[in-house]
Amino acid sequence: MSTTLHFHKYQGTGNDFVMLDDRAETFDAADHALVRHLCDRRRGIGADGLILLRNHPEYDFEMVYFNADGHLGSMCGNGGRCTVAFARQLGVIETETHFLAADGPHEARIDADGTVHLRMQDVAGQQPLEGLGVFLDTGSPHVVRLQAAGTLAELNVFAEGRAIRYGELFHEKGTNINFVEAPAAPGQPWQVRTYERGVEDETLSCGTGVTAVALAASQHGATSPVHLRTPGGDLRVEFQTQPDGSFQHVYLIGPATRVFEGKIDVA
Ligand SMILES: N[C@H](CCC[C@H](N)C(=O)O)C(=O)O
Repeated sequence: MSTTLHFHKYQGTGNDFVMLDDRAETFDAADHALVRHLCDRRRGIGADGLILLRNHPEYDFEMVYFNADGHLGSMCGNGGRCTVAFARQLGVIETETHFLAADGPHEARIDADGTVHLRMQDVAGQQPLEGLGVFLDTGSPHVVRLQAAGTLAELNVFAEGRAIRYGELFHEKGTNINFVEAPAAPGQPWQVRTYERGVEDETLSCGTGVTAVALAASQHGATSPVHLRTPGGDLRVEFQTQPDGSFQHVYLIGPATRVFEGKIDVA
């Protein structure tokens, strides 16, 4: 028997998501094949990930995030902003919220122009990775690798990212990898391209990734707020550095846009 699923499509700086209002909890979160199908750009709707908005007794809502490979992911920053915008569209929240995601509670607020300020979890310091860069966990695991000036545009992010993601350091759990170019002049943004685990490709933007880049950039003299440019658009990250090298009051700030809604037949 085939059924019809009502969905919304959102994107945040080009990182795109199928959003489902699952307050009635009718979606089977263990159905990896269905999630994969809905995210398939040829046979399904097409997205980097899928998000369920569910009720939660202690929060305004719960965000359940899956990568395009059909498996539950860790935190998704762009998806988090989109879920906040979706919650407002549904009338679940107004302009401020407290919600639950895979890595714990988050606060967020939406400006009049639609910009979403999403508070991320506090971040423990960064770990150096010999010859590779640094590692940070911003709700999802991220390698940050600094590139020489003028080399980012031509970099083969798919091949280089894949080699690190499946390399001996990370192959079991994998990681996301952010390739970064420092600003050429003061006032210009840090440029970032990201290979995403779970999508297993370069995406146009990664929110937890640019958060990791901003925090790592603070070791190279960047101060909050840090402006970042991804192939999909610009984001801003604010934070406070603690004396022990950890980071608190971390905010990911940027757009979250509803693109369309529709119905899809599923087996
Ligand atoms: N695109 C997401 C990151 C998803 C993390 C995911 N790729 C994983 O490692 O589970 C973001 O905007 O933060």
